[in-house]
Amino acid sequence: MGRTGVLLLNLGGPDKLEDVRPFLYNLFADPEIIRLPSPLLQAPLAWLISTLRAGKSQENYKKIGGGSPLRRITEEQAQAMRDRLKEMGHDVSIYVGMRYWHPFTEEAVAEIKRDKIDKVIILPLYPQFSISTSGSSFRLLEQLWNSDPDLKQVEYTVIPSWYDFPGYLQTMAQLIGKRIDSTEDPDNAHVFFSAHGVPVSYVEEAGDPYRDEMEACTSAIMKTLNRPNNYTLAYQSRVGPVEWLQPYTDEAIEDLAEKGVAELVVVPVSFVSEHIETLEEIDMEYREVAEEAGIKNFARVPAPDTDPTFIQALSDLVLQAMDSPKIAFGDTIRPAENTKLYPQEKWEWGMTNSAEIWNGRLAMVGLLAIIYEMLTGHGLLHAIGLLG
Ligand SMILES: C=CC1=C(C)c2cc3[nH]c(cc4nc(cc5[nH]c(cc1n2)c(C)c5CCC(=O)O)C(CCC(=O)O)=C4C)c(C)c3C=C
Ligand SMILES: [Fe+2]
Repeated sequence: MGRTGVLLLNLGGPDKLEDVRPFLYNLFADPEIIRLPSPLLQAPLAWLISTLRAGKSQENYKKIGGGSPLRRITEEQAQAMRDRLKEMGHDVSIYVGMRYWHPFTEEAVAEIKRDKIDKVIILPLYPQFSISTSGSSFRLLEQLWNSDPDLKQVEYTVIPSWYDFPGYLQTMAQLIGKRIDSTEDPDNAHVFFSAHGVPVSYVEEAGDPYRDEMEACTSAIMKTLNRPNNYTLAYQSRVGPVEWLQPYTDEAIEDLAEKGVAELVVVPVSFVSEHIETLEEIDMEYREVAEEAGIKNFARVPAPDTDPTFIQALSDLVLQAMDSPKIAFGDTIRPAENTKLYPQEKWEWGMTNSAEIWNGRLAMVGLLAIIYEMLTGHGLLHAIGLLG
């Protein structure tokens, strides 16, 4: 019998403060994260945004201990699944592939080849599908599979999303139930789901099912919880000037406080591990918003991490996929817009990277051109309709 492997996908996070800028560069260089009319603009813009954002982002990582815990927790989840699957009679190898930092997806795929795995179950650690998360990783994997004759021999199947999987709903209901029981007035505590947002255009123009899956997911969690509590779904972590999914978390907290809600049970719903957006954004920034708005109790529900019910759910998902018809990368949702994924040069500290120098120069030339045109009202960008 051939060897089976499981590839867990996640976003990745900087392990230490020096990693923050190259991590941000890799993230913003992804056309599934920032959608631009031309691939030529992507690298200079990624350089510019990562350079401008790195300082503030580093401050936030400093507050949670100087780096992201995402790699450690994802590796613990992989180990726990390996053990659980073994107890259930399945000896499978588990690999972790991150999109924007170590261990990169490319490194995980190289290990899969080295270990001569015959079949891979690809499981994104995002319960809900978004073009910007699971979709981006699937596109990268598709590119790797299509360009490597050895990989073409490796069978695979994809689990596109699992927001309605009973074991996951059970996990979330248990974690929320425990937190509700710790409040002063359990029946009147308001369950507040805070999901990572995406730009509205992803959902309304590119066909991203993220909002639909998120709404169905929170409603199914509340059904599984089977308690009388009211609930709200809001979106956090907005980046840049475009409109993102609403309501925004900070505004929704203030609205509830105005309506007299005293206790919030806050659920980070798009994440299955603790990371900067739970530990800093929710626990520090939104807690402060809530306190200033008059909320008496801000009770945060922990992310599932290695909760045994959750590890059982992930293991069951893998077993179910092993016995189900293949789902190929091309069967998953594609953006309506015709964006192409082109090779991205990963940037790391200590690397002699001529791309960095060139992207910096291009970004500077671009900025100067924009400033010149805004001052004079003339130039190339006006001529091609990008300004004016
Ligand atoms: C479901 C989860 C996520 C979605 C959807 C998502 C979309 C998305 N994110 C950005 C920009 C940033 N994301 C950052 C970090 C980050 N994001 C997620 C999850 C989702 N992102 C995770 C798990 C992490 C890693 C956190 C860690 O612990 O390191 C960051 C960096 C942090 C910061 O500087 O704020 C940025 C930037 C966009 C633009 C986007 C959709 C288009
Ligand atoms: Fe993000």
